[in-house]
Amino acid sequence: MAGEWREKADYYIAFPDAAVDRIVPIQEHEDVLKVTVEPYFEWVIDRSAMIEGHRQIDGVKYVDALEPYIERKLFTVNTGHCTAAYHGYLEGCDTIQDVMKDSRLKAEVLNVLLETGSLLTSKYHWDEKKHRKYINKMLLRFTNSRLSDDVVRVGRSPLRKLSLNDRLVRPALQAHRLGMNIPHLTSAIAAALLFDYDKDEEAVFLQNAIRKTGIHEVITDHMGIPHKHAIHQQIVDSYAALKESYAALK
Ligand SMILES: NC(=O)C1=CN([C@@H]2O[C@H](COP(=O)(O)OP(=O)(O)OC[C@H]3O[C@@H](n4cnc5c(N)ncnc54)[C@H](O)[C@@H]3O)[C@@H](O)[C@H]2O)C=CC1
Ligand SMILES: O=P(O)(O)OC[C@H]1O[C@](O)(CO)[C@@H](O)[C@@H]1O
Repeated sequence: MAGEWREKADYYIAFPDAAVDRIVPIQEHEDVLKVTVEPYFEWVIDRSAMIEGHRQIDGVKYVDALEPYIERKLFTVNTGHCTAAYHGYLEGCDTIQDVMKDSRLKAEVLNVLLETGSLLTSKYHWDEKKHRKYINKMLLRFTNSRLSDDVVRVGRSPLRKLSLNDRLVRPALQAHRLGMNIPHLTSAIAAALLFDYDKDEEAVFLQNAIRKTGIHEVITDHMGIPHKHAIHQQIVDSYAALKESYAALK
């Protein structure tokens, strides 16, 4: 961009980081512009990167520190949602709403969120009761029977979801570093490693990698958790247990 345009762009345009939270399932309507969404939404923007004197957008929360909002959302909404998807997939559920109707699976999701909740409340010194209310609200969103959300959509791209900085491994490593036990998070990671949906390119790649190089290599190379790290073996054990218990269903 040259000259006058560049100056205008510098004056009028900014690219602040933001956290966006609203569940949008795959849908087909006659009117292609129609989108059905849940009533809940959260849009948080890093104020420091906004242009001075900017117009406030209704419904946006402007904050000085975005990281706690990002981690609250990523470790609760995203971690919980994909836990429901991966365990639900193994159990043969089609939708997240079906998963949440199964009391054992719902408890698994809650237990994961209690683990990430302990991490978040201890890391950011948040009020535990208030965070528990947030967890309950997120569980209600997954249960919303007016939306139908496929487990294979929510579980899509397992390699990305299993990467070091994403919703599963990042809270697991942080919680472990703080000395917390995380059996449900490691079980969710193991369930993700068993996601073998053949229409998802990353799931196909992941399953091929496990077949070719073995589970240890995948955890080391794709997830960045070295062999000697304590949670590496926990994931392997959980993977073996889940694989065995679901073998009969395959
Ligand atoms: N669906 C949801 O509930 C939420 C989604 N998001 C984020 O919003 C983004 C979009 O999500 P969805 O609409 O659910 O995904 P989607 O898979 O339904 O739509 C993505 C669209 O992007 C197109 N696309 C992919 N790569 C492209 C490329 N290189 N150039 C141009 N177009 C490309 C695809 O063809 C597809 O039409 C993702 O980053 C997702 O993480 C965030 C919050 C909620
Ligand atoms: O699955 P992706 O591609 O990470 O997209 C963001 C995800 O965040 C959610 O809003 C909550 O988990 C999902 O609806 C959506 O799938």
